[in-house]
Amino acid sequence: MTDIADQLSEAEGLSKVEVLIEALPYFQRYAGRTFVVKYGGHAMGEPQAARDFAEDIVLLKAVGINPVVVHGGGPQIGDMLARLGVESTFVDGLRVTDEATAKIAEMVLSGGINKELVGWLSNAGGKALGLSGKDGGLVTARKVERTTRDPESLIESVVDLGFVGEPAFVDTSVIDTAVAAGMIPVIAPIAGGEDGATYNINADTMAGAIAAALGAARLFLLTDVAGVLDGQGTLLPELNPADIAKLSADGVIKGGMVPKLETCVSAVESGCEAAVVLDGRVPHAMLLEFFTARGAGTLVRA
Ligand SMILES: Nc1ncnc2c1ncn2[C@@H]1O[C@H](COP(=O)(O)OP(=O)(O)O)[C@@H](O)[C@H]1O
Ligand SMILES: CC(=O)N[C@@H](CCC(=O)OP(=O)(O)O)C(=O)O
Repeated sequence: MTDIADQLSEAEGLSKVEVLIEALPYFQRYAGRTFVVKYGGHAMGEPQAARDFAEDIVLLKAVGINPVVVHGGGPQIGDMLARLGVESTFVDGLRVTDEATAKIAEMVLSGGINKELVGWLSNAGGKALGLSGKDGGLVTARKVERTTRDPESLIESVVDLGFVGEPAFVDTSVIDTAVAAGMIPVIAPIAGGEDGATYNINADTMAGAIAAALGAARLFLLTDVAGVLDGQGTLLPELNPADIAKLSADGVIKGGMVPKLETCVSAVESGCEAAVVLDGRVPHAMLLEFFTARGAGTLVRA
């Protein structure tokens, strides 16, 4: 807590008391509201980064906000697949997932990263509850359908991504129960389908669907860039869905940022008040963004 206050006051040139007073209206406005925070695999660097992240989440809880964590782990799944000699390919940022890959993804996400995050949150003084989409029927997945068009013949064909899913249905009752008991839900992006199979879900997509279902006040997507950058590399502080469509059409938004911003748009158009893309590698980025006038990252609003 002292470290965070020091950092905030240093960043703003304010005393610790001024920092707390500046944050007071935010505490009051958002007490009892939900923040969904997606912690990406690239943002989980050094142990100190995980400790800082856990402190931010526990601080939100301490001031009356209900944080819900959804985590990724793409790089960590990649490392495990490489160790086991299993090849992995991506289509539009989604990992083509056969049955063996789905088992490994579940093991790394639900068994490994999820429990590590629960541990960091407990060490920071929080009561965290590790879940995946399977627990309490939180998320029911359906298979993702993707098609591709041959640039010459213009013939469309179906691409089979295997067990890659998207949330078809979200039942938030297990989250509501955990939050009512004072806990912080920590959710791995794995879910069962109506066919009984295990599906691997992109973590941004999972977080967006949960933020929309909860009517969250904020969806934070922590990644490895300062936010959405324009063609010159300058941070764009605020965007709406029309701006995002234009930046995508102009090719300014590419790669992993495309599905991330699609998630932001669909979340803010279906119940979440605003989404923020910000740099999870910056210590306490979320607190700087939320509780100071300075802001950080890119805010997306409908
Ligand atoms: N206009 C843009 N602004 C910022 N990042 C962009 C932009 N276009 C593409 N990107 C890329 O998107 C990446 C973030 O997406 P991704 O790697 O999928 O993140 P994560 O693993 O955290 O989900 C950035 O590291 C950057 O390389
Ligand atoms: C279908 C699909 O691509 N699932 C992702 C799930 C993890 C994830 O999204 O992690 P990051 O947020 O760290 O990228 C994967 O297998 O990598």
